[in-house]
Amino acid sequence: MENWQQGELIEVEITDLSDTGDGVGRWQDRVVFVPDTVTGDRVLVRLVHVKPNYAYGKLKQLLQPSSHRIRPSCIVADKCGGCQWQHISYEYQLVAKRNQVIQALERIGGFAQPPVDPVLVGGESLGYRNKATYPLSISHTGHVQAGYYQKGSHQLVNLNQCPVQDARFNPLLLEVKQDIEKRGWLLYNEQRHTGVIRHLGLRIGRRTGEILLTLVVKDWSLPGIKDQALEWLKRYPQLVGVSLNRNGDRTNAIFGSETRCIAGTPYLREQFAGLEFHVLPDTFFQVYTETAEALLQIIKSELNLQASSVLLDAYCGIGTLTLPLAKHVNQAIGFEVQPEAVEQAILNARINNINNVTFITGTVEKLLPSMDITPDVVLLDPPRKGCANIVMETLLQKKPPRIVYVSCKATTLARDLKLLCQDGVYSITRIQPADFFPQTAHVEAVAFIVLSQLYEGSKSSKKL
Ligand SMILES: C[S@@+](CC[C@H](N)C(=O)[O-])C[C@H]1O[C@@H](n2cnc3c(N)ncnc32)[C@H](O)[C@@H]1O
Repeated sequence: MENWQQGELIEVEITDLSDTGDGVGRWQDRVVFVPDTVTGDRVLVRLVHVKPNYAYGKLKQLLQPSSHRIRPSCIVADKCGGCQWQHISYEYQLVAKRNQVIQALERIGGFAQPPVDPVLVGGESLGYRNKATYPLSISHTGHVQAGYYQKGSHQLVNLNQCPVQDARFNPLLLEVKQDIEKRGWLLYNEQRHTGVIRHLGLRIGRRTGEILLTLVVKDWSLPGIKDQALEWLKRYPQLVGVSLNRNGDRTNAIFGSETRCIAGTPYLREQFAGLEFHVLPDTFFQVYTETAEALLQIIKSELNLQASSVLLDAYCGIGTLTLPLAKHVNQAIGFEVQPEAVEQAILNARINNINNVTFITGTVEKLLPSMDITPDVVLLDPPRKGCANIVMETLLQKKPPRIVYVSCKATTLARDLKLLCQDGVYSITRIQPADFFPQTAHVEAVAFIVLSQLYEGSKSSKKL
């Protein structure tokens, strides 16, 4: 077809949203993905990346806007790669996120009519993020910039405030850039692997207001950092600690493995689910505190835990879910690969006088098969890639009566649920999507899974 080539202009009606957030349309039986559009838009598109059956296009003109379109709250929404959905009404974002989960379960998991609830929202759709990590660069006028990369590039969009971040970061974001400039500290250049400062990290306890400031550096050579850190602590009463994290590798990963507290405390305090948590600059903590808490409430009421139960929280982080749930069971066990997170989880248990929890450092892949008991409830909260095969196989062999799978990627959740539900060993009772990342295409979902009654008798014995 003559128009199906790079650079051509075509007219498309957007009929869906992809799981990466692009609008999806059809042109003569071929699929076209168009960023910055939404279901219901009619658009003129320039084809930029063309394959025989599908293409990526760039929005050239909005011919007929969808009723789901809104004016973005962010003035750089059209450039910044941080959010994909600022132009979509929040109401429709939630509809699209639920559809994303349903479609993944149907297409990848093979589940017909999966029981997916409306998306859970814990609070506002703006100003919700408790953590920001901004890359830094020098502008063409020689000023230090911090922000997010432009869509599809490594060009920075400079920000002095970001509408999805907690607004208490704003004064620091502007002034810390100026201080870095005044000190003459060198910024990291990723092409040449030269310079020092790679990222500016800010983290806040939403309930306590305590803020941590972290500079991710290639090496420790920041002359005057101690004086500057003390000055920042004096200037910002909410700032409780300034740290350096060293990442000397050529990598896209933000944090390296070594963190040094320069002034103040190495952690911030946060109230979560009625407990006090100490949170470090680089350990995992859900970025939307209120939604995480609302989801925990649902997990708690759905599980209706028994005082005699044993709970395994695989992928437990600093114990954010383990510790509130531990109060309702006989024994809780947490597996976590990051030693700093385990240290912090143990400390968090101590701070809250929770004595029935054991945190173990290691991978779930190694620790789960060597467990000599079968927990009554297994909580899985893996990274986006989901659980390794060995984890699924071990669960199918041990047959814990209940599994709760907290997922940050619907496609890997669907893949893993398919394995657990094959041959009817497990079945899904409920899927609760939750919005931890408003204004973006990301969606979390929790699946509640029970062992089929047919297999209850054949459950692997306590001693394996
Ligand atoms: C999505 S986070 C969940 C943390 C915790 N459940 C929470 O809500 O705060 C996943 C955690 O799993 C850990 N992790 C990643 N791969 C792992 C593995 N193979 N074995 C054990 N832990 C792992 C990460 O370090 C991270 O803390």
